[in-house]
Amino acid sequence: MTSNTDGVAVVELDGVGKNYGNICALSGVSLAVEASEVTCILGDNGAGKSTLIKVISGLHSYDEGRYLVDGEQVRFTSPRDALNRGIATVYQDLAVVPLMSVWRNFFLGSEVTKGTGPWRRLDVTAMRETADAELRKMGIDLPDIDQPIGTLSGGQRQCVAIARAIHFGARVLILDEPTAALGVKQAGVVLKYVAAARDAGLGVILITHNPHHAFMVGDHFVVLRQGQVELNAARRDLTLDALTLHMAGGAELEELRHELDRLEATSTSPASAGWKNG
Ligand SMILES: Nc1ncnc2c1ncn2[C@@H]1O[C@H](COP(=O)(O)OP(=O)(O)OP(=O)(O)O)[C@@H](O)[C@H]1O
Repeated sequence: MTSNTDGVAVVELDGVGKNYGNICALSGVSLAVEASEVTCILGDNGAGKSTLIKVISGLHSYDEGRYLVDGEQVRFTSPRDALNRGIATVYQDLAVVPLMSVWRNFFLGSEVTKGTGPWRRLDVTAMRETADAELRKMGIDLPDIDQPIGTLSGGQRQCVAIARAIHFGARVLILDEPTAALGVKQAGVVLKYVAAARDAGLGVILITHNPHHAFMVGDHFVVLRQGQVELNAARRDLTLDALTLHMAGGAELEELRHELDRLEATSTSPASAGWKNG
């Protein structure tokens, strides 16, 4: 069961704040993540994106406001608590064992076994077949599921991690800058699987610096600035240009443009020309 049918957001933050000592990393953050939607979280360095995912994924607690899952307030004390509610995080630096096969990494920490007592052993056939089927279901076609995961491209590894999270029952998938270290083609492949996860009914939270990538798959956009929500808009109410402008600090850029216009006007005015000519 991946979708929430009663119209309640799978994840909702209501006025959430988080401080590190006397540093305010998040303040009054409200947003809703719906099933079958990609919610993009954008913002410059230090805007609070990492802190936000740490709160949602159960790594950090929050100091103010409310965090609700399926309409019910939660206080996670570890990522395991979040995972138990179906909230999975795929980090940019994926925790994989490079020399182990793709299927072995797929089941890492959740191995399938057969037999009991002293006869209990890994069910290699079941794991290989399941990993293969799950990857194919997502449209991920790897040449060889036995190859070491370290030989896959960064983009392919991200895709395996997405398929893995879905297989283990994720309803909300948090992707931390999944395209940041990738070239154009690989980033495109990862975005395709982000859309596939959304189409499978998950609520996807995509953290990114890149408004172009966000706009390719996003249904909803939240721009953070200095720990606060600067923009919270649905796709239908936004253009890529407007999103890019918000990311670049639209209001500040506009102020700077006026300032430059004023300077130019004074330096080319007759009075200033006279002054310059002495
Ligand atoms: N462990 C910490 N202790 C103290 N301050 C922190 C800690 N982690 C983050 N901060 C501060 O909180 C604010 C938000 O940081 P955060 O890492 O969440 O931003 P970000 O948007 O993820 O930035 P980046 O894109 O650079 O990763 C920043 O001012 C940062 O210096």
